[in-house]
Amino acid sequence: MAPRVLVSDKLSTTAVQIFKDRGIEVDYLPDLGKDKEKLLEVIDQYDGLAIRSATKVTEKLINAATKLKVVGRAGIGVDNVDIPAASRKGIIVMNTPFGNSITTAEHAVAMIFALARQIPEANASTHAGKWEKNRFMGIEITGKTLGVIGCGNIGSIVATRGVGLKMHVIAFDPFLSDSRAEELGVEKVELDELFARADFITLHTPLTDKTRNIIDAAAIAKMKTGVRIINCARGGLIVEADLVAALKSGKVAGAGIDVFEIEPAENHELFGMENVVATPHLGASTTEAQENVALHVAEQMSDYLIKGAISNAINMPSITAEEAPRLKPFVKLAEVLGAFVGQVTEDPIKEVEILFDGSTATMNTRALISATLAGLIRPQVSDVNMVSAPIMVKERGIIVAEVKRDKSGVFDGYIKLTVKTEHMTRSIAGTCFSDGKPRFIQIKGINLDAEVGQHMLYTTNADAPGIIGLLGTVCGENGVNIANFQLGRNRPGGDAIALLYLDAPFPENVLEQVKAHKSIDSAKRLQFDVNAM
Ligand SMILES: NC(=O)C1=CN([C@@H]2O[C@H](COP(=O)(O)OP(=O)(O)OC[C@H]3O[C@@H](n4cnc5c(N)ncnc54)[C@H](O)[C@@H]3O)[C@@H](O)[C@H]2O)C=CC1
Ligand SMILES: O=C(O)C(=O)COP(=O)(O)O
Repeated sequence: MAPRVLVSDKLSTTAVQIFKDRGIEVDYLPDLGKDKEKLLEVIDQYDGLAIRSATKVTEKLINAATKLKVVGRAGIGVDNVDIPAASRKGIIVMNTPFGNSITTAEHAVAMIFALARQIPEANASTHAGKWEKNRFMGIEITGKTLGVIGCGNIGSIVATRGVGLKMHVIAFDPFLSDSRAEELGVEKVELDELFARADFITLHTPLTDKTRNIIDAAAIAKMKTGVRIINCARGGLIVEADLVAALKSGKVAGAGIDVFEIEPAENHELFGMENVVATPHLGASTTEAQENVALHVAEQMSDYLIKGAISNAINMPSITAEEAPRLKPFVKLAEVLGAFVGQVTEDPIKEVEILFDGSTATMNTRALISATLAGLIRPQVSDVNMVSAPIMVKERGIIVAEVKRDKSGVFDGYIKLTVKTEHMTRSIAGTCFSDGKPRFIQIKGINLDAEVGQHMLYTTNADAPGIIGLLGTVCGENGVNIANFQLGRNRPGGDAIALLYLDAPFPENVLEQVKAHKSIDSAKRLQFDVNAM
């Protein structure tokens, strides 16, 4: 059945056309995002949800979205999506990180001019038939200091535009490298220094717990009297009441505000203040940007729903359409290794190490780690996938380490999973042959070459005569055909293992009989999801 996508915010119809061209059923209901109750009623019908900032993807909505696989944000900020809730449900959240950045940067620059020359006020006054030439005295931008908080995609475009306007640009961003600052022509400073020196301050960080209220009364107190503040990033970065007070006192000479703590903003305290230029979250609203984000989001969502390719996901490593087919068998291998250990380990897992040897070390190991973790914890939490597994593992306090190394053995590459619990360490290694099927090549340090089947029996035992006879007889007596029988041992007469690939589940009621045998240490029925292999 064709995947079904809901577009619940206003998006260019380019997106609708792309979905249709890709064979995806699409409902374009641009006002639905604002109607929480109605959205909640219909969301269970959709595999994909394409949104802008009006639709709030809350935990409640996510829990009602039983089929949902992907949320696509046609834009940048994803603070309207409950990402942890989406991740827990295995839903990918993707955005379009570049489509509207120039446009938004231009809006911030427009705010600089609007504030410097009071263009909106002067415009209203002139339209009203007043000729208030003496009322509007502006300031020159050339030579002023522009303070950019958050120098990522948008901030850095604003910074270079500022340089072009002959401003002195200073920037605060904990992730801005010296070389990048130099390349942009900006001076990297600490936040307090930026507050103290800037004539214009423009915000370009995402809204996070760290950035919320980054401009409050205390921050404003550190600024120059007569500073102008621009926020085209997110409401919530500025404590609005503190800004209002500072505008009233004259400490802040002007504010250009595109985004508000609560949107849509109505009857706001900032409204009507003559030194405030306000726009209704228009930062991304140009024809060009809206075409870009619509095209990007529809292509990304279609690629995921149809080909399993992942790009610009917030909660999942990217997998390109080209690498998806090559990666797929190794994703399965990683899941199967995880599933083996997950099924045989009863103690709580404390640490996980995933070793990528040879060719596997050059692959998308983040995706492979996610797959391993999904397999590992699926015996405990059935509803888990590559998106939700890392977050669930983290919530359980399990430490995950990745090791990569050059080819070290006969295989082109393999993956080895080692898991530690309070009492023991367990490891398994596997690879994929040219048939694309996963193989176990080492368990407990013992080499073997075992195909993976849906139903398996795994025993650890003493290397003593009679094991093949015992397991063969029990299977035969219970009508279970053995497709493949693998044995391995560390040394003659030492520790041994047996791994049986069966055509039907090993009967539970005879498991005790197997365990009772004097040479058997443990016996475990295993199941693997081979349908996807
Ligand atoms: N008004 C509008 O319509 C639009 C608003 N936006 C907003 O702009 C924000 C920024 O977008 P991009 O530049 O594309 O994101 P980005 O991720 O490229 O850049 C954000 C920068 O903020 C920095 N940052 C993070 N925490 C910081 C902190 N505590 N102090 C200083 N810097 C910090 C990061 O290091 C990063 O360089 C988005 O998150 C979104 O909320 C984006 C598009 C349109
Ligand atoms: O891309 C962003 O982060 C924006 O804020 C743009 O919001 P919008 O899509 O115009 O509702």
